[in-house]
This record gives sequence, C-alpha cells and structure tokens, in this order.
Amino acid sequence: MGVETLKEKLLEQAQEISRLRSELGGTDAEKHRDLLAAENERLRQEMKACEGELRELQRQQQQQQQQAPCQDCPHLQENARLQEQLSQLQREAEETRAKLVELDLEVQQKTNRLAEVELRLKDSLAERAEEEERLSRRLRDSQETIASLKSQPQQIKYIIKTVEVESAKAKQALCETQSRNQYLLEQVGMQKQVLKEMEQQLQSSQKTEAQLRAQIMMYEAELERAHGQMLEEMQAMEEEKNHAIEEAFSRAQVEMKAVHENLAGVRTNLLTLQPALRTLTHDYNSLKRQVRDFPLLLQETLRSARAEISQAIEEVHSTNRELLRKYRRELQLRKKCHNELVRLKGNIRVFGRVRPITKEDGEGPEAANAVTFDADDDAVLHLLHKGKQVSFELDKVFPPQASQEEVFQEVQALVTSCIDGYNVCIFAYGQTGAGKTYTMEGTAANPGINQRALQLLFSEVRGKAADWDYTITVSAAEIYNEALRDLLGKEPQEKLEIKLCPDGSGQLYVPGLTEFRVQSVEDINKVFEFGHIKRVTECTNLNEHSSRSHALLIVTVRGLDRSTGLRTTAAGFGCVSSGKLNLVDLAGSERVGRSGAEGSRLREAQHINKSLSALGDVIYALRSRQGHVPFRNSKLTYLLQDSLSGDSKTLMMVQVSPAEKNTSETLCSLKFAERVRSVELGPVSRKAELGSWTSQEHLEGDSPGSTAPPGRSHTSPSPGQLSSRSASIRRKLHTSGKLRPIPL
Ligand SMILES: Nc1ncnc2c1ncn2[C@@H]1O[C@H](COP(=O)(O)OP(=O)(O)OP(=O)(O)O)[C@@H](O)[C@H]1O
Repeated sequence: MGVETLKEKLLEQAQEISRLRSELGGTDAEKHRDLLAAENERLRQEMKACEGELRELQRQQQQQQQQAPCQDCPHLQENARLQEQLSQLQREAEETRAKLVELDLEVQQKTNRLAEVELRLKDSLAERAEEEERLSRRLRDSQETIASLKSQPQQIKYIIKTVEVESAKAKQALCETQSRNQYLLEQVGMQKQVLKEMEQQLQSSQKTEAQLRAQIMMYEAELERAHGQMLEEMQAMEEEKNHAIEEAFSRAQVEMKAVHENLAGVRTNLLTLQPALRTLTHDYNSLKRQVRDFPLLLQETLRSARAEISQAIEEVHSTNRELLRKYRRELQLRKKCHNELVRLKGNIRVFGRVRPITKEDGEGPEAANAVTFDADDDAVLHLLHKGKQVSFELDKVFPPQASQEEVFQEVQALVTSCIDGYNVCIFAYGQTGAGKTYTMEGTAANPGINQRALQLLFSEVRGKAADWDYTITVSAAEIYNEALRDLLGKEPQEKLEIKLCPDGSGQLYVPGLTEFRVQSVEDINKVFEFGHIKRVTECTNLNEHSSRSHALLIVTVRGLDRSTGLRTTAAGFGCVSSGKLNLVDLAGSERVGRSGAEGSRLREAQHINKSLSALGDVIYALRSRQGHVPFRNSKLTYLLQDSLSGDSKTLMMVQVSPAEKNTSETLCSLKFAERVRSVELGPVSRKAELGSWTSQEHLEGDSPGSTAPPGRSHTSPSPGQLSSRSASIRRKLHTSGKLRPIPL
C-alpha cells in the first residue's frame, strides 16, 4: 500500500513538475521578446521610410523655392512653420527612438534574468527526475523482492519484516523527499512571483510600447497631414504661378503692342529728326574744331594776358617808383618847407613864461604882481618896474594860468622835428625860483616839457614803426664851474672832455659819455632811477646845486627808413647821423656878482655868467650869420655846437617871476630874451641891439645900481653851501624830469 501511495505521489509530483514547466513558460517570454524585437525592427524600418519621405519632401520644397522664389509670401511662411513642426516631430521621434532603445535594453536584461531562472529550474527538475528515477528503481526492486518473498513465505515474513524495517527507512527518505519537495515548491512559488513581476513589467513595457506606437502613429499622421498640406500649397502656388505667368504674358502682349505703336511713332519722329540731327552733327563738328583749337587759343590768350599783366606790373612798378620818387621829393620838400617855416619863424624862438605868485614870494607889496599882459597880443607882456611900465615882445608869452599842456603844444613841433633828423635845443632860462624846473620837469601829476617830449617821441616812433626803424638813446650830463660830468656814468666825478670826432667829419663827441638805449617809458624810468641813485650819493644840497649848474638831458633819435634804407640825416653829436633833442635846464641867471660874493661863490657866479653870456654870443653870431661863431667860449656852447649850428632849432623858454621884489631880475631876463629874439631883425639893428650885450651886462642887467633883493633863499648861497654844488647839479637833472621817472 505504501508503495502504491508512493507511486501515486510520485506521479502527482511528475504531473506537478510538468505543469510547473508549462506554467513557467520560458519559451513564451522568449517569444514575447522576439515579438518585441521584430516590432522594434519594423518600427525602425518605418522610421527609415519616414525619414526618406521627409528628405524627399525637403528636396521638393527646395526645388519649389528655387522655382518660385518669393519673399515673405504666406506659403513660404507656412512652409517654414511646417518645417518647424516637422523638425519638432523629428526631435520627438528621436526621443521615442531613444526610449525604445532603453526599453530594448530593459527587455534584454529581463530576458537574461529569465534565462537564468529557467536554467536553475531545469537543474532542479533534472535533480527531481533523477530522484524520481532512483525511487522508481527502488520501488521496482522492492516489488520484485516482495514478489519473490511471497513465493517464499518464511523468508517472506522475514523479508516483510525487513521490508517493513526498510519501509521505515523509505518512509524517512520519503519524508526527506517531501521536505525537499516542499522546498522546491517554495522555490517554484518564488519563481512564480518573480515571473509575475516580470510579466507585469512586460505588460507595462507593452503598454509603453503601445503608447509610443500610438505617438509614432500620431506623428506619422501629422507628417502625412503636413505633407498633404504642403502638396496642397505647392499645388496652389503652382496655380498662382501659372496664373501670374498668364497675366504677365497678356500684359507683355499689351505692352508689346504699345511698344510697336511707339516704335512706329518713333520711326516717324526719326524721319522728322534727321534734318535736326544733321544740324546738330554740323554744330558738333564745329564745336569739336573749336575744342581742338581751344588750347592754341588759350595759349594765345594766356600769352597776351601774361603780357598785359607784366605790362600792368611794370606800370605799377614804375608808378611805385614814381610815387617813391615823389614821396622822397615830398619828404625833401616837407623838410625844406619846414625849414623855411622855421626860418621864417626863426630858428631861435623865444618864449616867455610867467609863473604865478607863490607862498615863497611872501606877502605885502614885495609879493605884489608886477607883470601884466596884452589881451590882444599873446606875444607881449608889460613889467611895472620902479613905477614905469616896460613892454616886451617875444614870440609867445605864457601867462601864470597857462597849463603845462598849452606850453607843450607850442613846443611839440620842435620835438617831433628831431625824429626827422633835426637837432633841437630847448633852454629854460631865468633866475632861480622863476619856474625853470617846473616848466621842464613839472610835477608828477602835471609833467613838464621833458616828460611830455619823451612820451611824444615814443608814440611818434611807434606810429612810424611800420616804415621806420628808430633807436632812441639817452645821455645825461651837467656843467658846473665849466666842468662837464656824466650823470649816468660809473664815475660821476670824472670830468669829461669834448673832442673832435677822429673821422675828420668835424663833429664833436664826448668820450666816455654814457648812452642808454631806451625803448619805452619804463626804460626811461630805469635810467632816471639810476641817475637818482647817483644824485643821492653825490649831493648834499640839491637845491643850491641845481640852481648853480646847467643840466642837460640829451635824447638821440636815429632812424632808418625800412623801404628806402635812408637814414635821418642831421649831423649829430658823437659821430652819428641822427636827430638830437637837448633839454637844458640852465643855472639861475640872477646877478650874484653884484652882491659882493667872494671865493668859490664868486667863481661859481663867474662861470655861470660866462656860460650864459657865451650862449648869448653864440646865438647872436648865428643869427647875424657871422663867419665866426664863438662856440668854444663855454663848455655849454661847445657841447651844443652841433645842435645850435646849421639848420638846428632852438627854443629859449625865459622864465620870469611876477613878484614885485623880483622885477630887477625879471627885467634882466626879459631883456636877454628880447635881445636873443631881436637878432633875427637884421644885422644892423641886431648889431645896434647887441652892442650892449656883454657878459657883464648880462650879469648886471640894465640897472647897475640895483642889487639882488634880500631874503631870496636861492640867490645867495653861502661859501659853505657852494662846496656841495658839484653834487647838487644833478638834482636839476633829476628834478627837471630828465632823471625823474615819468609818471605813467
Ligand atoms: N607855471 C607855474 N605854475 C605853478 N607853480 C609854478 C609855476 N612855475 C613855477 N612854479 C612854482 O614856483 C616854485 C619855483 O619853481 P622852480 O623850482 O621850477 O624854479 P627854478 O627856476 O627851477 O629854480 P632853480 O633854479 O632853483 O631850479 C616851485 O614851487 C614851482 O612849483
């Protein structure tokens, strides 16, 4: 029975194993995989076909674009849109393809795993089969044994017992086999579970595949639709093109007709235009001839124009030359006229200037005004002297109220003539305190002749700078006790000599006399400043010194005409051709000799008298055109020889005091002035006039008995004061404007 049961059980197990094998279905999974692979392959083929179609479509589209290139047409835009969609679909298909590859990989992995499980199952099944085989063999053996035992009852019983014993063993083996079977069943259960999961995965893969396929289908449909649309559009475009060609053709036909008509008109026009063309051709030919001849004509014209221009230039040149000649002649004429004018007016002009009554004149009858003027004649003044009115006629008389400007206006012609190369001397003559320094220097607020003359020179020179190149130099000297000294030199105490120019020209010069070149008012100021320093170091009593010495400021103007190269031609002092302006502040003319002065004071007075008398003598000799002019009688006249002789011009500004107490000196000064002026009247009368003109008379005046008025601070310096005269002469230069900075 046990054996039967075992058999049954074995049979059951065998059935179970075959069922399990069928359930495992390893071949199904393989089939499924093969199916998927085939499907995949098919999809790939389809994809390839789709790509081929796409390429074909693109090619067709390109052809269409080449055939009908139209910019911005809606078809093109639609086409671009479709292409965009197509590329989008291609991208999606690409992605799907990638997903399929991933799925393939997954399926492959799962298939591998299934194969492994299958192998393991095959092994366990083989083991089972072997076990079964072994059990079947034993069962058979046992049955055979049982049968043989049955035939041998004694033995059978024993054998049965053995079998029973062995049956227990078999049972144990069976139990083991059953437990093993149980384990295998569990394994099978687990494998089933794995299989189920794999089936589920497979199902999901299938689902995904179905989805992908649906998507591919959709894309294909979309592609189909796009393809259809594109075909439709192409069709429409083709139709449009045909239509446009037809229209163009019909239009061309119409235009052709019109052109034909026009051509007929043009032909008729051409026939009428032919004569005009002939005329034009004729004109053209003549123009051509003209053009051909033009260079020759031009050359000819240029030649004649050049000749005309050169002739004109030559004419201009000759006109210029003529003008220059005339200009030079006019210059000479002007100079001559000027000279004539000066000659008519007199080379020596004598002005009188009456200063106002000042505080220094004191009060009372002594300070009373003794000078009156003629309302109708500005050349006449009357002096009330000792109860008698004496009248004097000069070239011009300036009353006390005359301004510095008015005085300078009468003088400026002389100043400017020095630019033309004339030598000019302006003397301030008069007793001490009569206003010589005021007239020559003036005050800072109201400058006198010196400063105005320099300013005028600079402005005149600037005005002529375009045509003339001028050089202005300045020297300053003083003559004290007949000794000449340089006020701008390094050695002011050194006595200078006046010498004949070694070039044989007969001109004089002073070796060692400093000459400063000045180009502006500022330069003059510097020169004056320099002189001022000298004065300060040399003088102890400037006022006295200035009264007793002659101070000279010598301004030399050298000019070169830029256009002609002409120089200004007056003979100058110091071997140069130039104009010279000598501004001389003379020593006081008061009659100190009468007061019984002694020693150096007397010597000083004698020198002054001598030089002033010599000046008078020289002027007389010049005016009366005497053969000999006694220039050498004093340093002053000798020094100014060049500036007094020839066509030089001299102005004597006679300064007088109007105060009653000064009438004697005023009388002397005015007589001197009148005598100087009267020289021009003629040799006889001059002679008669000049008969009384001696040094002594100059000193004594016409009142031999009169003496210098008492209380005049600047007429009678003490001998002690006289010792400082040499230094104080320089004050005159300084204070007379020749050494004082010009106020700007
Ligand atoms: N025209 C004038 N108007 C006003 N004041 C004058 C005039 N002339 C001279 N004075 C004054 O008279 C005074 C004497 O003049 P200034 O010093 O010029 O005389 P001077 O002849 O130069 O004397 P010196 O021989 O001592 O140099 C000065 O105070 C001066 O200001």
